[in-house]
Amino acid sequence: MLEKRTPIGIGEAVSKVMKYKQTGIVEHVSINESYGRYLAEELVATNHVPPFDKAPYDGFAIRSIDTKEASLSNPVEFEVIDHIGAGLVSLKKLGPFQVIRIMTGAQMPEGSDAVVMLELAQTSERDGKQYMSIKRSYNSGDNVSFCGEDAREGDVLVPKGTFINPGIQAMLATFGYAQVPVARKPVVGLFATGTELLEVGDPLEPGKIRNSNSHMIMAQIERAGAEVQFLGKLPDELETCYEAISKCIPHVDMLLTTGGVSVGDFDLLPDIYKKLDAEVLFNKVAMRPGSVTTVAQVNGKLLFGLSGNPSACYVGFELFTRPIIRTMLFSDKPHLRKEKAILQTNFPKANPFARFVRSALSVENGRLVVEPSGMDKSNIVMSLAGANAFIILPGGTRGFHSGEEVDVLLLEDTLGSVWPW
Ligand SMILES: Nc1nc2c(c(=O)[nH]1)N[C@H]1C(S)=C(S)[C@@H](COP(=O)(O)OP(=O)(O)OC[C@H]3O[C@@H](n4cnc5c(N)ncnc54)[C@H](O)[C@@H]3O)O[C@H]1N2
Ligand code: MOO
Ligand SMILES: [Mg+2]
Repeated sequence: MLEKRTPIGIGEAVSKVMKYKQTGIVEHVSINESYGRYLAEELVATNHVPPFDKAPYDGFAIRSIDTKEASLSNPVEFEVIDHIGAGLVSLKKLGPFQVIRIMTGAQMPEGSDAVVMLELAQTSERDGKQYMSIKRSYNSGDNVSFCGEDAREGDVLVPKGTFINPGIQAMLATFGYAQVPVARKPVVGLFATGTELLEVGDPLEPGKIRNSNSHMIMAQIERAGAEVQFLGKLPDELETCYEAISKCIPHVDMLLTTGGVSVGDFDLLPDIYKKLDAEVLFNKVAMRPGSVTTVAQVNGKLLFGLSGNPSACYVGFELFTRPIIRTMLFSDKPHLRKEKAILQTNFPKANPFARFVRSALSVENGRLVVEPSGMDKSNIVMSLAGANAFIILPGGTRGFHSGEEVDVLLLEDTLGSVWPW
């Protein structure tokens, strides 16, 4: 008799998976390799930035007190006693009516407290000495970049779990992180199952299709921040699949399979989970696509049985696997980021199950708008290319109309959301 599967809600399914989440492992990589990784520790300022008061302009470092009487009708003259560029420190201390010619980025000399831009100073030379004069007064601190104005030593600047973007690269360098503590990339093993599968380079044959899911999920795994270990494609044969899968489990942080999870005669994953003595957390979720998504665990290690249908496989990964990966990357918001957007199409049919519609999200006149990126069926490949979001149409709703606000999940975001959404 065919086994009867009872669908569980998405919230319950996510919670069951997240019970087996693991925190990440710290590893250190060279800053040259850290772009695109996730910080495993908070980023702390190891010094003030700037580390000294400095000139933000090419000009003259002055004592503002000497400029009080300067005006258009009363230019005040100063002696130029030194000349420094960025990287050099003047050994001289300013006395009354003395200035130092200073370039952008150089440390403010002792006794100076303001900078006059080159354009506002008249320069001259007499008896081998340099002079400059100005026709306005300055306040203490005028045109100075102050020590610590950008960051103070000890400030916690970026939380752990943050995606390292170009700006964070600049911070890491500023604070001397030659080696960066990043989250070790979880290793995700991947098998594609299906006797119908051809290699990408193979010509089509009757009844066969090219294995597109592997390449899709490999990219999803990398986008989520993990490392793929592609273990190959397997024919729908119990012993072959069991042998291959059981052998690989110890060597990966989690194992993904695509295909073979429904109730068909050649859907072998249910038997393989039994043979592995794995606990099936669920094998039916009240959602479309991806209702057959199955997750099992063996000795605490998660086995994601994603559907073979491409759109179902894609959605199952993003909802259930991604948060496990992001948790291992130290994120405290590991789930897809949820936002609101204005629907640009009609969904007249009622939704008995929650639907995750592969969609194109864009900004129009300052508002987020969203529309499906193609056909909304589980077996569809083409709608995935234009998808940067899912529209969520909750189960039990009667239909949605253009102009209504809907929830969307962002696929290309690095911030994420907490659970529940
Ligand atoms: N009697 C029932 N039949 C089906 C049910 C059901 O509840 N009762 N569920 C349907 C739903 S919903 C889905 S989704 C699919 C899920 O099937 P499986 O996850 O078991 O996947 P397969 O049967 O192996 O393949 C389904 C489909 O996808 C193609 N496929 C598989 N692997 C790949 C790949 N690597 N790249 C591209 N395409 C792939 C495969 O050729 C099939 O066409 O079951 C329904 N049936
Ligand atoms: O799992 Mo199926 O994708 O619900 O169509
Ligand atoms: Mg099947």
